[in-house]
Amino acid sequence: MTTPAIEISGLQKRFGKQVVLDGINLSVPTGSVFALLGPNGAGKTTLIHILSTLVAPDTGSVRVAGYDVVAEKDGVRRSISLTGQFAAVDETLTAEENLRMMGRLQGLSGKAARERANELLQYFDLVTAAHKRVKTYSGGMRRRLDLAISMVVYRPVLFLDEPTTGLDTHSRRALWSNILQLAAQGVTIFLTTQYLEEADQLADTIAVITNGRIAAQGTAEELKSRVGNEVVELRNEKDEIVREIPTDGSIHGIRKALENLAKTAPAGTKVNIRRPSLDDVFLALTTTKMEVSSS
Ligand SMILES: Nc1ncnc2c1ncn2[C@@H]1O[C@H](COP(=O)(O)OP(=O)(O)OP(=O)(O)O)[C@@H](O)[C@H]1O
Repeated sequence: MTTPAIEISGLQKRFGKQVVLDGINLSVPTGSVFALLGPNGAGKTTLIHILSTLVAPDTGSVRVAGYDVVAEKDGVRRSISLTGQFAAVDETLTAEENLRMMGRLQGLSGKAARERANELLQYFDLVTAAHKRVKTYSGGMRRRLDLAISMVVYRPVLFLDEPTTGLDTHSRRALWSNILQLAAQGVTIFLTTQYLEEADQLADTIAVITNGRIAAQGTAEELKSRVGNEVVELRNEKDEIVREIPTDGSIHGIRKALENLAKTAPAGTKVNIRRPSLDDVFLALTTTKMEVSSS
């Protein structure tokens, strides 16, 4: 069996009196895409910072690419790339110059850095803008460049902290396709996101973190099945969703939900029956709006 790319056991982290990570256990197989979802302040960035050796854990064992994040920091750093919410590029340079500079900083010869820059410009669809200053780029182009910079030297594990925050749908999808291509090449990808569709589209495994604990973990389908089957959705006269009731998907279950509602719902209430989404999972785990079945 190959060693998991990321292995976390019993991880705890406090800032002062605040417990930010409270007994995290996770294992991410090599070459897979793992998405960490959670509300603001849940501890996602702190976890990425621990995995990338920027912050030390208090207790527990954390290994990345087989290296311990405390005792073998250099091994971890040689194995990872970290792309943050804010692109770490020099705006006054062009994309080609940024990539070449990063290659040189990481020890490539001038010729090798130039060749790698050209490969990445093609790969990330930045050839036509290669010689324009980055400050003239759109958000999507900057994110693609950020991702390209993180791949100048091959690293087996890539951390993406909210990689598509603020991007329009088109740019987001373009970046998803790049991320999936990197995964297909065997790169392990650990990403945090606020977009549930992003996790649904990209991730082999999703974990939901709340209050520093992993509240649920599994494939998108596994998580969806935990909130039941068909959801009965009630809309008011303004077509706003006023209630969502998970059911077991059977005729009996749905009829029972509808019978109960028929007695109490105001006139004009409309009903829609739909499959659960990842949003339902997220809401169920992070609020009390829907109940998660314990199975
Ligand atoms: N260096 C620090 N010192 C003190 N408290 C911190 C520090 N870093 C993070 N925190 C606190 O830890 C908690 C978790 O923060 P973290 O940034 O990890 O959450 P997050 O899930 O990434 O949230 P967001 O989605 O808002 O970025 C927050 O309450 C935050 O204020």
